[in-house]
Amino acid sequence: MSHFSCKNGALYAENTPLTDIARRFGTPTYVYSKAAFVENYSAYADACKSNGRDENSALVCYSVKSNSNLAVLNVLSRLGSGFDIVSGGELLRVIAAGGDPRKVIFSGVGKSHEEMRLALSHDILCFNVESISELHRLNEVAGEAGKQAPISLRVNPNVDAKTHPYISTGLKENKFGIAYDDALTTYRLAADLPNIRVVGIDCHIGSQLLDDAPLLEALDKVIELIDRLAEDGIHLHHLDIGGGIGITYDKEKPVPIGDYLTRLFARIDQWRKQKHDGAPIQVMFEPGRSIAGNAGILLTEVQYLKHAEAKNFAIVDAAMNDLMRPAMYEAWHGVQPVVQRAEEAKTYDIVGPVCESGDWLARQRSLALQQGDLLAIMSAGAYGMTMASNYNTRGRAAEVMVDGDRVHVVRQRENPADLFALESIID
Ligand SMILES: Cc1ncc(COP(=O)(O)O)c(C=O)c1O
Ligand SMILES: N[C@@H](CCCC[NH3+])C(=O)O
Repeated sequence: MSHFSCKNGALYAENTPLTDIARRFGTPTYVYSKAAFVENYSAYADACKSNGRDENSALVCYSVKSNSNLAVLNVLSRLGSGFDIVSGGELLRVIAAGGDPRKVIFSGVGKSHEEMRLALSHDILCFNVESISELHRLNEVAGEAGKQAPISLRVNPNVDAKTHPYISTGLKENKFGIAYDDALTTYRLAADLPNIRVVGIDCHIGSQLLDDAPLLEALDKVIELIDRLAEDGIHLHHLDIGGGIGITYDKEKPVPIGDYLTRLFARIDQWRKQKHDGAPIQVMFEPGRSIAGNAGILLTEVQYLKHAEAKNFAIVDAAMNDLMRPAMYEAWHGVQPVVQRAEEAKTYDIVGPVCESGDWLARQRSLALQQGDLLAIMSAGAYGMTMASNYNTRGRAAEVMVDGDRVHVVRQRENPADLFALESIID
């Protein structure tokens, strides 16, 4: 169910009209629905439960990079979520939001000494190691800290995720993970390192996947590796299949989470029965977009209408620095007027004030508009605010979270002075 819906010609976030939010907090503003976050997380948690899993046998580790606002992390941590992080900064966010570091897994190809030390000091659940050099560094850092670092290797199963090439991560040519064919030798190396404890295996093949077939194909390859490792006496405690399930931006029909998880658990149960006397293995997920994407919109106001020779432009007060996805991937986001107009529609490109031709949010949309109208850029809850920048010395947008008819500011709008506060002039 969408928590952003039209009632009597006006768009609401849960029970709150977006016009009220714009009036109280200004624009551009990211607006999140708490109920949507709860519902989307619960789709995973409920499917784990209905497939006979508890927290010890399945753990949802929300991918913090998709939307890392503290209020979001707090809502999810209160539901029992773990977290997939890619930086020390994200770990500190999880902790500041009340999340449990012992449910944190640390992915990413470039972990620094300092980030490793920080994560070890908080006893995180697992490091997803992406290269042999990282393994050696982690062994060294853990030794200095007097600890053993729990690790998975992120293997690259060379499966085509059939998604946008920029957000595909599981192919040979991608920088992520350890090549499938090198995984066995790398595991043997890891198992021999004194300050490393091999606990699992991880893969993540890409994002915005509509079909679960590539994920199940990756699972089969991971299972094959786990069996080979067991023959070598390396027994894994968990299997992390990554994130990647897509959402509806336009007319896409992603696989329902419950269907995907049911197929995945059935495959795992069958395998464990056949090859491991039914001994359980913990399963982890790293979903981002499927939890956050449709839980947020970007609210913006039309500054000017410009009827140029070739096109009509609606120049709005949000820009590529607020929502980078269209400029970066030519991504499509729905655009809805906050209050419907009866007048005849025209075709517009929705563009921002930034000095780049790539500064557009939507193209060729049929809308009836007037200067001062409010628009909602839909499906902007994931990879929206987290990818925002200060280009053109634009302060980043405010973020609010709606909970029924209550609205909470969960991040204040940045002032220009905030932007240069860390800068200084030389003599
Ligand atoms: C390692 C890793 N895990 C999880 C995710 C989250 O993916 P998604 O938002 O598609 O669920 C990503 C981003 O693609 C990722 O790189
Ligand atoms: N940032 C991307 C997805 C990449 C996910 C991170 N590996 C997006 O907006 O779609």
